Amino acid sequence: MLLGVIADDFTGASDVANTLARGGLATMLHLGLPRRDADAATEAGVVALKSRSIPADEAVALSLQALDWLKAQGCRQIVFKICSTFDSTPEGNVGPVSEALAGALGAAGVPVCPAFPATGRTVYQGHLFVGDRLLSESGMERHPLNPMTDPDLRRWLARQSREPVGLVPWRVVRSGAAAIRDALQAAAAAGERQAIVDAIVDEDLIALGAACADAPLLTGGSGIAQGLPANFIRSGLASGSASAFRGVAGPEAILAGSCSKATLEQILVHVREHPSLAVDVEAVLEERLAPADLAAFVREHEGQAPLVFSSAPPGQVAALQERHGREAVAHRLDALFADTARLLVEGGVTRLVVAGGETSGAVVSALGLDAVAVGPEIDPGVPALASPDRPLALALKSGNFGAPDFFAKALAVMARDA
Ligand SMILES: Nc1ncnc2c1ncn2[C@@H]1O[C@H](COP(=O)(O)OP(=O)(O)OP(=O)(O)O)[C@@H](O)[C@H]1O
Ligand SMILES: O=C(O)[C@@H](O)C(=O)CO
Repeated sequence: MLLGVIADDFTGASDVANTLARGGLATMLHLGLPRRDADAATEAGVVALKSRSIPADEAVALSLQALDWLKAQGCRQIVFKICSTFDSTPEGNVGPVSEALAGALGAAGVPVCPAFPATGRTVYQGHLFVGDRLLSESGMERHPLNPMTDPDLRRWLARQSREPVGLVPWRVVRSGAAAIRDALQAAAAAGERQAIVDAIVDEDLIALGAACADAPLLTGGSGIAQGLPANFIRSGLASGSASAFRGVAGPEAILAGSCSKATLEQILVHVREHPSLAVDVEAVLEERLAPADLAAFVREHEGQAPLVFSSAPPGQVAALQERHGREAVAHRLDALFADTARLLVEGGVTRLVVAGGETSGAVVSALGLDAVAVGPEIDPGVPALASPDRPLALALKSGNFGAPDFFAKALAVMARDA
């Protein structure tokens, strides 16, 4: 294994795995801390953790365990994958984990950049934009777990970090790889353990990747990995051939627990032409609706791309949370989807689309999968995934990713060349 990634959530892990596979590395996505060595053919390994919104010391401990495993697999370079909207609180976890990894690897002047231009996330003068809005006016300032109230990433990261944080401005980035490398070295010499790097377009990220061919650590969104595969292919270390993904045909299901804007629109589009079940959340909480009911609905509509969703608009979600408690509702719904997915796969479903990071984490953990191979991209940031051991394909969609027709498209891409 050449390149190792530690990702702070499951859909984010799938996002960066997509970037590396598209770049030509044979990529495996490890779902949780791996229990055994990677396959010898793997060139890039992504370890998916659920460390974004847990206490910082726990996130550090988990990430250092993932680092040990990746180093034992022979990785020469590590990426710490965070969210493209920099989801974190003043306590962390981006700064604490990034600094701990840098300490363990002896890295300084570590580039930190969440930019992902294909999904509208850009960084200029150290400030993060989502489309044409500053992060703090994008809706992220109301995020339930990680409200992003400050778009100045240098300031936000410095609050979470022990050591000074620098900035490599776009003026330098647009001058190319050599200028970026010099700026990161200067940051390291000035005692800056981490430096925010501006990036507005893909070319900026590719130049950053070229500048970081020998860097032990990079921290960022999936965009930061865009230029890295080429370094390994150019030097002859990686073959540039694709991963072991094989498409899968067969019974299918779509499970959506994400209440994000993009998911709500995808549901609206899908329900027009496909059988769909809107989960009555009150009925779930009162145990009048169970996983077996959801699985039965899917079975009745096999072959017609059935969708089961709990997703609801913000007002409805807030009312439910007020009545029953945020944690209680989320916990019950995550468990509902996890148990439903297990029943579906036991009952023969071989293509499963899941919308939402928490929901995906719950589903994948319930399925007991160790690792999946990364296949073709469905939409920016979301690849088709397939188990190497059994006929099972997955798509794990981050809440805000994907075009309006994502669900039907995902099922088609998963079956490609099956
Ligand atoms: N109708 C609902 N009311 C309240 N909570 C809900 C409802 N439907 C789903 N949830 C919960 O909301 C959470 C949605 O989080 P999830 O991470 O799955 O989606 P997301 O936030 O859109 O995605 P991402 O984290 O990838 O951006 C889950 O824990 C889910 O159980
Ligand atoms: O970077 C992103 O926005 C996603 O990969 C993600 O992390 C979603 O949780």
